[in-house]
Amino acid sequence: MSAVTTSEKTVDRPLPPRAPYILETRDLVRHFAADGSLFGDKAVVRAVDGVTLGVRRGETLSIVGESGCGKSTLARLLVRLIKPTSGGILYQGRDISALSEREMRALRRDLQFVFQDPFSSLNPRMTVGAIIEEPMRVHRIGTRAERRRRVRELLARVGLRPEFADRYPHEFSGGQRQRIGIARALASGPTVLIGDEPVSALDVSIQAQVINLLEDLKEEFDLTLILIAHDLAVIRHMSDRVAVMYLGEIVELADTDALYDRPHHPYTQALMRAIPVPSPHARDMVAELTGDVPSPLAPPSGCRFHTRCPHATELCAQKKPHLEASGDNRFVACHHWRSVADSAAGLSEEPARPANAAHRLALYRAWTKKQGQNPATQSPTDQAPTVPSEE
Ligand SMILES: Nc1ncnc2c1ncn2[C@@H]1O[C@H](COP(=O)(O)OP(=O)(O)OP(=O)(O)O)[C@@H](O)[C@H]1O
Repeated sequence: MSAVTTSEKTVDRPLPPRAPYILETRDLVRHFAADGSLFGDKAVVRAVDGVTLGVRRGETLSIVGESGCGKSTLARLLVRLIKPTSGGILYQGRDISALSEREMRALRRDLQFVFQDPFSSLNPRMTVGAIIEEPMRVHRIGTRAERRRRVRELLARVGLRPEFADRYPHEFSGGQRQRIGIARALASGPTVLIGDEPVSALDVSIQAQVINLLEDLKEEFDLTLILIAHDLAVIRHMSDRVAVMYLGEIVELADTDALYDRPHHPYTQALMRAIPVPSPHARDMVAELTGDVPSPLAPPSGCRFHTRCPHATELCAQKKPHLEASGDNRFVACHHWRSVADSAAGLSEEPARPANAAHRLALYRAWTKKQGQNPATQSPTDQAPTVPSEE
């Protein structure tokens, strides 16, 4: 067990044993033709640019980074919603990177996706029951009666009334729609669930409810969970490991507690400092991450972060650092990680920053439990989408 200490309480989180990888990527690359490329211009967006990563069976791995760093593209590659430009994707040891759509169809049952936007990810013309049943129908799971029974079970399991199956998505609030999306993702009995910013479109109090739900479902359905997030605060308490992405590359990959306690990459440190803290000293904690992310059309030479890095030297502009093992089950891509890691000591000594983020979530968890809120007891019309905080 690992103990995550917040200023309020200690949350015990069992660490999974070092399970084998269920999903792996090998030097994975996905480039897109740049918008407005003219006359056969070869301009390419290097959305994912050489990612090698292993996801352990049963773990929760979060992928974080600023907008545009390639998180969603990597997520889509992992479940082969899109094809890589080059590199490998291995599911249970089998290379799925070049499989045709037809060959992928059977695997889609195992690899499911929860989208960021519950408002647009559900077909408005289908009933909730039909939406959740669809994956079972596509994969020919069960008889019609069995599928309908399963729809009602799944609705109850995600905290909604079984009779909601006959309603339409527009009748539900954002949090409820995300629960419907999760029920649909579970319908085919997946092994891996990828959530692409599954809570970022939701009101902050509802975020905690959906996060709690995902955590519970992960245990119950024996899932491997991959979460995409731009907010380090949201994913701390539920991730076993965190991968930090910058401009199409992974710059640090570590066990969650180690990453938050002593980030080794200057970019991870900057993201930590950018976690907003509701405190009178908040002005001291203004994000130190200055400048925009450079364009993935023309990433900087050498280390891609060197143009924004307070530790950058001449070497960083010239030579690309590769992801190297730094000891504590961690990988980091920085020429100067040893001295940078030492400079992180100040971060962990200031509990107000990362600890408060976890503390906030702990409070939300306590709050949702105290309210005894069970959306299954509320009708959809009680929950107008415009007042999601009442969910
Ligand atoms: N279909 C596409 N065609 C062209 N460029 C694309 C396409 N999809 C993504 N990109 C570009 O690839 C880069 C990475 O995008 P991606 O959506 O993966 O980043 P992200 O980290 O998930 O960002 P966000 O948090 O904003 O969703 C961006 O520059 C984006 O504009």
